[in-house]
Amino acid sequence: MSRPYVIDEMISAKAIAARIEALAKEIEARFKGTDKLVVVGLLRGSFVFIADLVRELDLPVEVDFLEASSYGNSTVTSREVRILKDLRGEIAGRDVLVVEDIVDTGHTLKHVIGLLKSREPKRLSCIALLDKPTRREVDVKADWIGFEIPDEFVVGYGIDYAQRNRNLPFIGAVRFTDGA
Ligand SMILES: O=P(O)(O)OC[C@H]1O[C@H](OP(=O)(O)OP(=O)(O)O)[C@H](O)[C@@H]1O
Ligand SMILES: Nc1nc2[nH]cnc2c(=O)[nH]1
Repeated sequence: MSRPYVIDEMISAKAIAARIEALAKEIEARFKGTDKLVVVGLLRGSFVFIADLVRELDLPVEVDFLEASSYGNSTVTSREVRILKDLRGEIAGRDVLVVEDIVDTGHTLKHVIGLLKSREPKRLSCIALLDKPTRREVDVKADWIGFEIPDEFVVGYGIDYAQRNRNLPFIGAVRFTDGA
């Protein structure tokens, strides 16, 4: 069950597009000459970000997805990361870029990095569109961050609250109106 709320725009669609263009150039420089970059989107929240990011990358890419979940319909993490869907392809000996929508407590990214490293990729890097460093509970850092944001529960651009608002073109902060 979700609580009543309104959404305040925090990062515009235009600002997101400009940042992705710049990040793509840095990623191209890092992986220049790769025979294949496996871009792994963490479902469900990264589906919009990965779609925009790969279209900016002038590299040979393969796209794969991993579904991890720890929030369910809540705004509070269970800290227990469940893998609901594994990769289709092999990553051993490959260059891999993990694409995450948001790093909050860090439990999800840390768990996923541990899992994928155990498969012995050649290089493994991570990019997160959003980072809330003040919320971190475990030591994990993405190689590239789109935007650092304050401790607000955000939605839009793929990110949900109770499975709603993933289709908003911008990032917005959820402001609860029930005073709870
Ligand atoms: O750093 P953390 O505290 O672990 O939080 C980050 C994770 O939380 C959200 O996933 P969620 O479990 O809501 O699944 P979803 O991507 O399917 O919406 C988000 O997409 C990140 O994967
Ligand atoms: N929707 C949403 N999911 C999250 N998971 C971790 N932080 C957040 C957040 O701010 N918004």
